[in-house]
Amino acid sequence: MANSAVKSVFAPGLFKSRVAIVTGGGTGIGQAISRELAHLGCSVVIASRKADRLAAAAEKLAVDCREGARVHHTVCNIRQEADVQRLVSETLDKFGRLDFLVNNGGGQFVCPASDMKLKGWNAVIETNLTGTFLCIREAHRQWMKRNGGSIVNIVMDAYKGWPMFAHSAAARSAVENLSKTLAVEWASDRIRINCVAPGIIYSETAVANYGEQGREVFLRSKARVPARRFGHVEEISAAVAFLCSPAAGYVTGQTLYVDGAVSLYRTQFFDVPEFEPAEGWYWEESSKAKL
Ligand SMILES: CCCCCCCCC/C=C/C(=O)SCCNC(=O)CCNC(=O)[C@H](O)C(C)(C)COP(=O)(O)OP(=O)(O)OC[C@H]1O[C@@H](n2cnc3c(N)ncnc32)[C@H](O)[C@@H]1OP(=O)(O)O
Ligand SMILES: NC(=O)C1=CN([C@@H]2O[C@H](COP(=O)(O)OP(=O)(O)OC[C@H]3O[C@@H](n4cnc5c(N)ncnc54)[C@H](OP(=O)(O)O)[C@@H]3O)[C@@H](O)[C@H]2O)C=CC1
Repeated sequence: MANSAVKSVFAPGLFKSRVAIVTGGGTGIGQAISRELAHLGCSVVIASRKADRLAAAAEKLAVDCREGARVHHTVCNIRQEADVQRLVSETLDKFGRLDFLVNNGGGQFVCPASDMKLKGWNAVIETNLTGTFLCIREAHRQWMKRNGGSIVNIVMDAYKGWPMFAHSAAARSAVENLSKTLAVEWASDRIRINCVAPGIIYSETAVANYGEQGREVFLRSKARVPARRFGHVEEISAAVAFLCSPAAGYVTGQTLYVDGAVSLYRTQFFDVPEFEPAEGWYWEESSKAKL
């Protein structure tokens, strides 16, 4: 068996005998999260729409498993309620428990808001918001209500909005708000729920999602990141591992930005075009801005 390349800063066996679902666990950020959890002893169920990618990732993940961890992969479109119900029941049948739910599956396309078709808007809202809700609800109904657990939602840097990503920014902000609500509503069920907001994280699949412009857009955006580099998928998985760990036992309802400070800097990718500004409101000519 080949050696695992996973290096974690967390203690070996930290998640021994634990079980996680990671949606979108076959690619990019989700794959790194799955690998680090497995490396720390957690059995992992990876779930998304494309069976071939899942199978390849599961094979790779098997190499990363430590401390008795096992991997299972299953096709699930998180937009489909029945798929999500089956994902959770299959996890329980297979591994007998569910400690962590990582809602990582999601995405969007670049589009000015006024050009967006309803179908495209709905696709992104149903994936990022409704799909996340369905996974959370099923995890709660089928296991966490009685047994507690930790939920981590991967969102995005929507702090200042995100021009050209109106659908996704709205959905991710809604997920953050949902997380705050459930942190309180389900505190007595011993469930913690937090979000991780990645900045611009490099992965082959993330770049490929934006087609021919993907590479160029990623490269152009680097100058707008105070850290002057892209994030690595491992920097997101470490944040997720922390939030799942007992060390985060008092952290709930929060969003951890892992973004090289981009959320505090300039709005990514978008410059306001030149235009004739509005007159504005003033009482008399003398107070009108002269500069
Ligand atoms: C400037 C900022 C740079 C920013 C670039 C840099 C970004 C850095 C930060 C990175 C953030 C990331 O999240 S990177 C991770 C990216 N990964 C992903 O997004 C993977 C998952 N994404 C997807 O599966 C898709 O994008 C998603 C739309 C969500 C679901 O697609 P589906 O095919 O399943 O959806 P369907 O139900 O078939 O509906 C598709 C409809 O969506 C609309 N649609 C889909 N693609 C479209 C497109 N390119 N332009 C217009 N409209 C589109 C059309 O109306 C489609 O219908 P028709 O009209 O009938 O065709
Ligand atoms: N990379 C970045 O810079 C950033 C990423 N994010 C978010 O992080 C998450 C991971 O992205 P990243 O790894 O970069 O990109 P990827 O494109 O590699 O990951 C997206 C994953 O989501 C899965 N997915 C998409 N739609 C569904 C669905 N309906 N049901 C189940 N699974 C689905 C995909 O699998 P499949 O196609 O098989 O369904 C894929 O594995 C996404 O939510 C993304 O939007 C947020 C901010 C920045």
